[in-house]
Amino acid sequence: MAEPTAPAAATPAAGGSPAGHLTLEGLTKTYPGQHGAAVRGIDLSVERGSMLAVLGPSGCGKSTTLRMIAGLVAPTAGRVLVDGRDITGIPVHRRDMGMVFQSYALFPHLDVARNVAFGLEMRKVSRSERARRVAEALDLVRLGHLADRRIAQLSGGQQQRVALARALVVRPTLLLLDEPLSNLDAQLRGEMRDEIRRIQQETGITAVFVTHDQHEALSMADRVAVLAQGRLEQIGTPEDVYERPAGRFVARFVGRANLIEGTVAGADGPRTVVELPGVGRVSALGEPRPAGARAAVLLRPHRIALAPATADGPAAGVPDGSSAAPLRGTVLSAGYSGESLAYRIRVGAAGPVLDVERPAGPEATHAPGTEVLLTWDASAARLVDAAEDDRAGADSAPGAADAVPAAAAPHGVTP
Ligand SMILES: Nc1ncnc2c1ncn2[C@@H]1O[C@H](COP(=O)(O)OP(=O)(O)OP(=O)(O)O)[C@@H](O)[C@H]1O
Repeated sequence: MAEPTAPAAATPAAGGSPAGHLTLEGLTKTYPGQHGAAVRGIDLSVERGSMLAVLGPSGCGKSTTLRMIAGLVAPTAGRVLVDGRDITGIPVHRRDMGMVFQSYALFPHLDVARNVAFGLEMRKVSRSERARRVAEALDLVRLGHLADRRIAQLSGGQQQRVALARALVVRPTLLLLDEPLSNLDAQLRGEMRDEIRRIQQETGITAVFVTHDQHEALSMADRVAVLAQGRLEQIGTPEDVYERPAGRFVARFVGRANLIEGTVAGADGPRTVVELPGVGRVSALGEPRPAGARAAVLLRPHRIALAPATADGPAAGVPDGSSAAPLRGTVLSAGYSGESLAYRIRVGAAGPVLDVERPAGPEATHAPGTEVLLTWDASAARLVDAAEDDRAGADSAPGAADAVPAAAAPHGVTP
């Protein structure tokens, strides 16, 4: 399929905006009769030809944001700009945005080709041009051989491809996808994830897709915008939001996390030393905080290495490259999932319980009740806000493993 071209409705005024292809400024929506805003002052921009994932838990305002971009929902405040041009007041049918919904919204009584041709018929594109563009779009989604099939005779993944072809055939300025993979089974989801990414890159179209699945967001997008309760918590590359989360909510929503609460004890060069009850002193990377401030240390479960503990010392078997002195812990449980082993480990006698994930196979496994040594690389410990600053709330974050500190038994982790 040819490169999508910018149609008249969204042609840049003079060279476009350096800020991005799509820009949202203070975008806000309060639904009539609702208490509080569904979307609260979102500012972000999406580079031309890139893919943005809008990620967040159910009800955080993802679909509302997408619908405001599409023109299906009118913002209460704020603006939507395409190439620097304010399109907030432009009706949906003049925005030239291709949309793929969770439900696909296909016409079941029409065949594949007629479904894809629909937008072109509405735009009064000539019959020969229609046929050419439909064939092109079906080739792009690798469905050329099924042009005559009826929708009801297609699998979920094939229907998804038809919906994509239908959105792309009109050569939209932007492609908007609302939970496009949620109706597919796990294997198809993986395949379609790769397909959508391939198609987006091949066409060079600017795309925004909404998902509550962090794997989808991290694996498909160039940048990820994490929303919580209508607010933009963080926007950055997948690596930014995973490795350098802006706060507790992002840390817990984007992947699994141990968050250990403590008090800042001082600085150690660029690192901050935090006193963690039941653990000891741990140094972590992140925005410095003053001594005495409450803070939490984030440790991803797969960044913690394990070794068997010897009777009288931590020396044996500790992996190289770890910065902190090892912590002693006791395995509470070990769950096998084929690819990995998920451990719950209590630090010390009464310290926090940490989630640890190790690849299954190459390493010795540690049975419940055994003593282990825990270490991590210097870059693995990140400083984030303490719990009281958690605006977004903890309950909605899946994979959250709050490491509840216990009162006693400090362990000698030196900064
Ligand atoms: N048409 C509407 N009228 C009133 N309230 C609405 C409407 N649509 C959404 N809301 C509310 O706005 C908030 C955000 O909804 P939205 O659908 O944008 O969230 P979401 O993140 O897409 O959720 P999900 O992942 O469950 O689809 C929710 O509290 C929802 O109940």
